[in-house]
Amino acid sequence: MLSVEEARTRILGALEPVGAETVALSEAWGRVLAAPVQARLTQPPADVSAMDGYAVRAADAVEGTRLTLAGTAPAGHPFPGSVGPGEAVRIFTGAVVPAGADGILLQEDADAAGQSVLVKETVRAGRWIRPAGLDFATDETLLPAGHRLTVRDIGLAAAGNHPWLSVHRAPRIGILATGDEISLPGEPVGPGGIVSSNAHALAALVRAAGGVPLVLPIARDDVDAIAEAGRAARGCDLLVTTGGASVGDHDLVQKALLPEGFKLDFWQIAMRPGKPLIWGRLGETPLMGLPGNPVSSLVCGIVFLWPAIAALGGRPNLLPPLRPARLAEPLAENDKRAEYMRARLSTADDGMLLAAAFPKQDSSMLKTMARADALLLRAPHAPALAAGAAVEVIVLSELGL
Ligand SMILES: Nc1nc2c(c(=O)[nH]1)N[C@H]1C(S)=C(S)[C@@H](COP(=O)(O)OP(=O)(O)OC[C@H]3O[C@@H](n4cnc5c(N)ncnc54)[C@H](O)[C@@H]3O)O[C@H]1N2
Ligand code: MOO
Repeated sequence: MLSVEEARTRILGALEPVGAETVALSEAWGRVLAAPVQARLTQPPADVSAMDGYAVRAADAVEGTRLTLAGTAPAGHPFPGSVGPGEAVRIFTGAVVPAGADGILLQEDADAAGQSVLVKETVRAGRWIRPAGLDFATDETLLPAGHRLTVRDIGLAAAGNHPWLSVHRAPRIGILATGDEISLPGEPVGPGGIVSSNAHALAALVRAAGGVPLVLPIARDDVDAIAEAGRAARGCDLLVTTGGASVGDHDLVQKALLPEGFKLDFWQIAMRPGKPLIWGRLGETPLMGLPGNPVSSLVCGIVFLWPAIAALGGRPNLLPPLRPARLAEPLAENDKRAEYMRARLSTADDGMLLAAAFPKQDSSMLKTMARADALLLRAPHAPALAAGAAVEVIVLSELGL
């Protein structure tokens, strides 16, 4: 069986970023840049005042001196003249510093009466002046391609004078839940039935990763129904199935899709939960077949689908980050499959993360998945560990999950 790392390398190696589109800045939050953002102007465009006060020649603005008011410079209305010896120009925050001035006398440090300004605090040259280009200069790269835009980046792109940005189209991820026993939340649940939680959880994960989920109607355990759904999903950038991935007589995903042109790359990996993972291509469309067990489908969603959506969306080789932690409780030795254990996190006195795995790790138990803060990684054949041992975790909130 393939290792998690090999499986992920093969998945990511098969994916190309989707194309670009132009969006208004107001729609760009959370999108991934398809081209770098370069400053279209210099900011600030000239030396400007950082305070309300008086633009002065520092050499003249010595405590106790009286200066003569020569004019006013509000923001957006530069003073046309220059500040001569013994003169001051009234200035406001953000206004261009007039020629001749090299310092700002704070309003609080001055007594103004008519045309006379008494200096109550000596001004230092350069004080309270923001030099031209302090923040950035024309043509400077403000944001690189492949970067997912944060709230802060939107402000920076706007300041760089960009009303539109070129971003990758959000990858369209088809989600197909299969199974005779599953029904939608709110529908009648048949005998021995179960509500389909997988499609909903995966759709939310797709959104968190920056994709657009296209949830297909549930396909029954029937080759024709699954084949039909497969045909309907051809326009997706990636098709995700859940259920029917294992070895049972009713696990039909591969069987149903083979006549539709499905080409398998690999099936089954050394991972728990998530052993029956399927990866291949349905015609042109990459296909990821996730196990039906709800926790297995979500854990595989985190380990494989999340980076796959990142790669499709223009962020190649982005993996869920691993953080160091210490075990809060001992752990038994692991078998031959890498394990991703649901765990609670707390913080030790020294600031280090402490991870405590839930005692029951059955892959049907969604409540522990919802209450987990992290997935605790165990390598294949990892030895038993005492409390305090070093481990690695995926912190779920870091992924927005
Ligand atoms: N003899 C073996 N049996 C199983 C093996 C194996 O290697 N040999 N693998 C086990 C593992 S590990 C997993 S994981 C499961 C995965 O099986 P499938 O992908 O074929 O999933 P199903 O059999 O269709 O369903 C499993 C389980 O999940 C429930 N389910 C299915 N879809 C949904 C959904 N949309 N929402 C919520 N729950 C869902 C389903 O009712 C079953 O309870 O196979 C093991 N068996
Ligand atoms: O891998 Mo299954 O996903 O152990 O439940």
